Amino acid sequence: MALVAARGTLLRAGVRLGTEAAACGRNGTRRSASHRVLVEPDAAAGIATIKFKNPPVNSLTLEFLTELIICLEKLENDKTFRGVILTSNSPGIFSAGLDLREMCGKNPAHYAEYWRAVQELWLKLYVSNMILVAAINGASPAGGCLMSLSCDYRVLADNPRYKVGLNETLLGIVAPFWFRDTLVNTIGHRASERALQLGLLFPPAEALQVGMVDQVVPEDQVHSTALSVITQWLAIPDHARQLTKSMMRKATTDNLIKQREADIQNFVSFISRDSIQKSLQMYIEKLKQKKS
Ligand SMILES: CCCCC/C=C\CCCC/C=C/C(=O)SCCNC(=O)CCNC(=O)[C@H](O)C(C)(C)COP(=O)(O)OP(=O)(O)OC[C@H]1O[C@@H](n2cnc3c(N)ncnc32)[C@H](O)[C@@H]1OP(=O)(O)O
Repeated sequence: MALVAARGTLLRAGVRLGTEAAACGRNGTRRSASHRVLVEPDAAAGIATIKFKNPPVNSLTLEFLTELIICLEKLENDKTFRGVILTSNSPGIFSAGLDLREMCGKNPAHYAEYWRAVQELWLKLYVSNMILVAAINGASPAGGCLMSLSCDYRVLADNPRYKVGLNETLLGIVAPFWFRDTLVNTIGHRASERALQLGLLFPPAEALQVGMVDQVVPEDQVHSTALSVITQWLAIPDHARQLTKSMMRKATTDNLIKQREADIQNFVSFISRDSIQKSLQMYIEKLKQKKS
């Protein structure tokens, strides 16, 4: 059902499914027919590396989200792959989170389609049967941080510019309950309460201290560290690890699934408010001015 909806979006966006499918091939060579998601499969190791390639900042546009969802679904259904590393093809930015332009100046139907895709990506990541490791090689605010929080393990490059956190309040918007739950499940209630209200973006040492990431390593060791972590996790029998993961996480995803439509309606009415649109426009303007 979700895949059908995602494919509908891709077709409307003019992406050919035949070539998209090839992007997740498993013969060990890089396939880049998908525009925004590069997949480097290592079938022998049972590991694939997904590299985000949505310039300039890997923001989660509807097209990028859709390609990611389809890619994850294909890997999930291909028993060759038991582990996936998520990283950026552009070191410096892991992901700038939700695309601000998708949430600004559009109509309610667009907001609803966009939010469904955001939900779908989170659901795919959070309860994936595969071992997911985030190799965070750049800044990762808000939705970017949510993607890494949804993985099983996070390795962050040691660079003070690479901050991670859910900074929604700084934009005048509110992280929804399932962003909150994902954070609480990772760093606990009190730390989440503070981080969410203040919209904190943590530099590496603080991110490690609060538990937003599991390891901080020199920039050139992020991928190799992610690989060695995934190799350790691969040693655990899949069925036992998967059932355990499900036991830890399913209640959280069930909570969204049971109120998915209401959550979409909430988002649409919240984001459509004039005051919220103004806040977002001002934030976009601020990003522009920062440059000049
Ligand atoms: C009570 C009920 C609640 C229900 C739910 C309601 C509400 C919804 C909640 C929604 C949750 C939202 C989650 C999000 O993810 S919101 C997005 C948050 N993201 C950010 O705050 C990141 C903003 N960007 C930056 O901080 C920086 O760009 C950077 C990522 C650190 C990279 O810095 P730098 O390398 O210096 O690049 P620039 O700032 O110069 O940016 C280059 C161009 O990219 C554009 N940009 C940046 N971020 C985004 C984005 N998120 N979306 C779209 N576009 C983005 C930036 O404007 C520049 O564009 P330009 O070249 O045209 O000027």
